[in-house]
Amino acid sequence: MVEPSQIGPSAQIIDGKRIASERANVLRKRVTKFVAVNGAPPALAVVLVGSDPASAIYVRRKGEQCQAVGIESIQHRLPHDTTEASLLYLIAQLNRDAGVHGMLVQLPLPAHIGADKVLAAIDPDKDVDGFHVTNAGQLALGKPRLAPCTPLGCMLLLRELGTELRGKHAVVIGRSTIVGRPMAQLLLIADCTVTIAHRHTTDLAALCRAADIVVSAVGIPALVRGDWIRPGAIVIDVGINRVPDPRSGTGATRIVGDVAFEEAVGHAGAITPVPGGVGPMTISCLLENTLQAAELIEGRLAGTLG
Ligand SMILES: Nc1nc2c(c(=O)[nH]1)N[C@@H](CN(C=O)c1ccc(C(=O)N[C@@H](CCC(=O)O)C(=O)O)cc1)CN2
Repeated sequence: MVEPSQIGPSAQIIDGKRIASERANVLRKRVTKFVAVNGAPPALAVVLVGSDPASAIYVRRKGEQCQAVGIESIQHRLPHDTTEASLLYLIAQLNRDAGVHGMLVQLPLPAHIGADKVLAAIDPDKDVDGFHVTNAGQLALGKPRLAPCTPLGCMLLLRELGTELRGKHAVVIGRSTIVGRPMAQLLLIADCTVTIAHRHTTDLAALCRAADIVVSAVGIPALVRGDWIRPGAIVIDVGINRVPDPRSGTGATRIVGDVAFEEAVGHAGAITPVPGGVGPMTISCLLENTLQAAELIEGRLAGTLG
């Protein structure tokens, strides 16, 4: 168990890849039970518009990991010039399809499609990304139903540490609707004192130095320096930034987080690496949200029919 007051020369590295893999083993058993009761597996529909290379990789992984735990994966790959109207039509079809329990539209969308309109069209009961205003509202009320996967994953990593969260000061850097805001809401539900920092925050370094927990989700490589981290604090790095890899000599790139990891590891009590920290937890939580949505939908249907 890591307490933020603990001072160590090198932090505990929080292994999201291992934790996600352990959770997949548990989930596989829950899915088997679901199939035994309902006669068919939970089904997740993923919609990808365009050919953004990173999005294509994430969507492929979502399909593979669904299959690995026994969830049915339905994937719709649409061309970049898909109109907003035809995307909304597909969403309406998936909303009506009783064989689909969860759905998501991979972000970012091409610029000519309004993401807010698209997310609002998804049935909140099938909104396994937790981005619909109804689910965002539930979370803001402190009564989460389906919550966004990346912040949920961060909370699971914090819980894995066994640290008491109540009363801790958490600084969340970034106020996106996908990560920063829901992250702050989940930390608040866990009784943390939460500060949300953003591009207009003055003296971010001083704010971070006062934090027991720092969560960074802004997409700026090495924004958070080692000496911003209070000794023993927990650092959750949500950033996924592709930068040139000077070691490759071939112009190849590598992925780094928002935190200067080599510096911060000497100050933090525990820290997530990038890659292999928060990232794998995002898909893990998506699978769990899909099972949760399927259980709610099928449970309600059984109640109606029986
Ligand atoms: N509809 C959604 N769109 C996007 C979401 C989302 O939750 N819903 N989140 C991100 C992308 N994403 C999942 O969709 C995602 C990002 C990163 C990872 C991951 O495992 N990252 C690895 C490293 C990256 C790599 O190897 O390429 C890691 O951190 O170890 C999984 C899922 C934006 N869009």
